[in-house]
Amino acid sequence: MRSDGPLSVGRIDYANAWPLFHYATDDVLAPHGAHIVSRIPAQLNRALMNGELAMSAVSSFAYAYHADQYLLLPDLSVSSEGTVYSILLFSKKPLDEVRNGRIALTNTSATSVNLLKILMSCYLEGNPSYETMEPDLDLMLEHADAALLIGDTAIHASWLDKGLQVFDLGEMWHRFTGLGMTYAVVAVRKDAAAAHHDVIASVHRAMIDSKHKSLSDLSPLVTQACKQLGGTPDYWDHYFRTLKYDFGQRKQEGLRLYFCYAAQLGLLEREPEIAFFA
Ligand SMILES: C=C(O[C@@H]1C=C(C(=O)O)C=C[C@H]1O)C(=O)O
Repeated sequence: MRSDGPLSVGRIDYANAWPLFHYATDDVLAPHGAHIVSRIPAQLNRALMNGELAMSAVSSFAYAYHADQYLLLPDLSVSSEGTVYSILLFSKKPLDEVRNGRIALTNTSATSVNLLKILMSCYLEGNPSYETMEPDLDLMLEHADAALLIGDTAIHASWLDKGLQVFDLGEMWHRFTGLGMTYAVVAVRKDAAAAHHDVIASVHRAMIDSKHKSLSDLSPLVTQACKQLGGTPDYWDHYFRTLKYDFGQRKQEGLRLYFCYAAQLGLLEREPEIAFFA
């Protein structure tokens, strides 16, 4: 990890994480000694691991994989209690056939690809084959019966009429477990937490403020989403209201169960502790 210069903070470059960062910008963070690096989840997961970033919004699965080296920032997540609208399996066939068919997985995700594997094995009792690919729906469906997309790419694909069946993984997980699902958390490297405690505490406060301010008036985010990503104000208003950004007991319960299934299937070596930055 670099010890000179401002601390690098990873920001998920998808609308689902906007409320956590909309008001935690470079202008706000610079006086505290931090700056923002925007990337897609798989890239942030790697950059936090190799120390290029001191802290980052990352896939909750990536936290679990390296939990011995990370701490979580309290009260921050990207979660849903059911439908999520942006983690979608697009299928040419009914689920009953896909569960033993071929599935293409986006290479941008860590949580959702493993969530799909859990749902396919434990909920649908299937055993499909998987291939990881660039998130290009047409190309994916040339190779497979169904394709998993996440984030803005999934949203854009959901607006097209390609005659596909669309399955929402947040909704499937909720049907299976009765619980919510946490897709992203904000993790800090333990070495950074020890060396830069005050900077990290300031970034945490800025992100909590951003979350509250964003959720108390969604209109600036909705306007920006329409401009940048297309769609209607109603769509985005509903999207941001559906996602949950806290990380209370119920969210932790859902995530623990996800980790438990991931360990059972050998996707994780062991179930990690959920440990917080204080
Ligand atoms: C809600 C979403 O969750 C995202 C899913 C992730 C993953 O699958 O690894 C990582 C970060 C989250 O922001 C989404 O993709 O729309």
